[in-house]
Amino acid sequence: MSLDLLNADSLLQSIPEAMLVLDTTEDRVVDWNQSAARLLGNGHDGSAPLPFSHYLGKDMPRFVVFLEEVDHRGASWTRDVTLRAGDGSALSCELRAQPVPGQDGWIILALTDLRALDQRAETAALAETFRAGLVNWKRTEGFFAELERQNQLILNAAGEGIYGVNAEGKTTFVNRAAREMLGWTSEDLLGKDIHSMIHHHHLNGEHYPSQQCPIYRSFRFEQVHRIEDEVFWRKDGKPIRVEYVSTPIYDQKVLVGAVVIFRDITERKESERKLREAMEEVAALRDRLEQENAYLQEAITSERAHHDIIGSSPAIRQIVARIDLVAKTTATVLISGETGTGKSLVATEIHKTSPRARRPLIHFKCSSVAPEEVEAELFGQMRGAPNGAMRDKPGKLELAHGGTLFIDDVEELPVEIQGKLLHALQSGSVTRLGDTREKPLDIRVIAATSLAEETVRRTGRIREDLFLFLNVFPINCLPLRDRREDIPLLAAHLLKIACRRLNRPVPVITERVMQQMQAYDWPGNVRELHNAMERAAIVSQDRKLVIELSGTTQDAPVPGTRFHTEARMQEMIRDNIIAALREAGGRVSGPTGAAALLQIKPTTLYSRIKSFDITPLDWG
Ligand SMILES: Nc1ncnc2c1ncn2[C@@H]1O[C@H](COP(=O)(O)OP(=O)(O)OP(=O)(O)O)[C@@H](O)[C@H]1O
Repeated sequence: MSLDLLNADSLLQSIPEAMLVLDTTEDRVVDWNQSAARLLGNGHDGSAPLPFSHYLGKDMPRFVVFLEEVDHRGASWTRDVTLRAGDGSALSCELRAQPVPGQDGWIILALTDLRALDQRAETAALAETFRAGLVNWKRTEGFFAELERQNQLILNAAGEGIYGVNAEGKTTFVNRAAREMLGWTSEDLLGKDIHSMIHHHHLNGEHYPSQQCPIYRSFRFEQVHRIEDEVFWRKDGKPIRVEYVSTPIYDQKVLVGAVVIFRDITERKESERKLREAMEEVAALRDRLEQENAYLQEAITSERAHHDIIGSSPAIRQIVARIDLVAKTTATVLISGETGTGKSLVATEIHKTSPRARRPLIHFKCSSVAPEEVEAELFGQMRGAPNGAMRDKPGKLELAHGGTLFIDDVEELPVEIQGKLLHALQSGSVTRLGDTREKPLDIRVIAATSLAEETVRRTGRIREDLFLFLNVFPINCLPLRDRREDIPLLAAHLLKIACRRLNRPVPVITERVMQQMQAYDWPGNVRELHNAMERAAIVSQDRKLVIELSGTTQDAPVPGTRFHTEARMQEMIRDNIIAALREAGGRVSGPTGAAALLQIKPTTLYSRIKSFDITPLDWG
């Protein structure tokens, strides 16, 4: 028995669960193991057990019920009995019991501390969670490692320099391109204040405080900064010109730093600088060329001025001097002189040597335009205007905008149109017939009249206000008979031009012919001399100049016939009108006009000019 018990006791001690052998009839703990002693005996091993009722306290009745159940069933368990530890504290336990065979009233009782059981369950759950978490975490860690590896590959493959800084301005990564461009290694830069390493000075040597640095501002003020031209400093102390974008970066909506993507633009800036220098050089050369050109133009122009206006008389020299004087200004010029004395030539020379030379010179010969058409010709017209115009057409005033308007034979202008013209010139604007919109005008005006000032005032052919407006700078062209000394030069010059045009040898002007010419009065002035030389170039044989100072050759009928065909007659009428217009310098009306030469009414001549479609190109 004792051996059995001893064996039983050692067995009992080896069980980790709290176990007791109770003699229920004696309320005695026969034996307990160390776990039970620890649980019930206030945690002290080796203390002697108390009567079991002591551990039951108020729950004795429940324990009795439990014992009955054990007795009845042969084994049972309960969690309804609360035990008391040696120090009086309540113990929540599960009790399991079964009778000890052969020992009446003895039971073997196992106690499971439910609190400890709960704690173990919790620990187990935690361990489970932890184990699961660890697996997840490992997976996540792998994911991030892979991501970073891939990012590193991408970052290192990028051609742009890329580096990251944390919120303290310390470098967190630098890609390959950045390392190569800057010459710094990752070890040099990682964890260091990058501004003080690569961005500390401006190119001009000025210190660059970090608080002004746009990269720092990116993560301090959450701004994206794009900078076109700054410098980063290489490890070897050399600057590289860079453009960069600095972007704040966030982790879970928290600003953690900035990423900077930059490009080396040193070469581009150098090329730009070279290009700029080249452009400046080109611009300087162009300016110089323009100046030289202007100078040469001026030289050529003045040469030409002296070249085109032939004559050595004081009158001609004075005209040239006055042209030089007035050309540079915008003053209105009134040129007077008989027909053919060179008024148009003077007007052309003034325009050619004026600052407006590159803009048009519009020649409006009042005596060549039918009075009823003058207004539309001068001011322009809109389609369907009162005169039944078929299309919009700018007037001569508009065409001369920016340039010069030469109003030739101004005395031939109808008086009411003179008023309208004066208004347009004074107001600096023009309105087309049939239109309401005014167009601004910037024109220089040169006018010409074949009337002397005294005749103008006496006859009133030019309104006084218009005359005053035009007569700012008068130039008078003397008739050829009052400067006969110019005849030899002019005759030689005009003959040479005519022969060149007709491709004929230049005939010699004999002393006798020259005397004849100088004695002649030249009522048609230089134009008449010009026409005489043209004819002489045609008729002169044997290289001796033959001159016909009046009259023209008549067209003979076809030999063998006493009449002309209708077509030939029409041709002859047309040629005759052209010849008269040439003789009259294009003037139709007036005492020296072609109508007077042909002894027909100007209105008849106007309508014939129209029907024969004669233009200044025909007689010019
Ligand atoms: N001094 C001159 N030197 C060279 N040619 C001249 C000179 N004067 C006039 N001419 C020439 O004589 C011709 C008539 O000159 P221009 O047409 O200028 O005279 P105008 O006074 O305007 O005549 P009109 O009053 O009839 O219109 C032109 O061919 C012109 O080149």
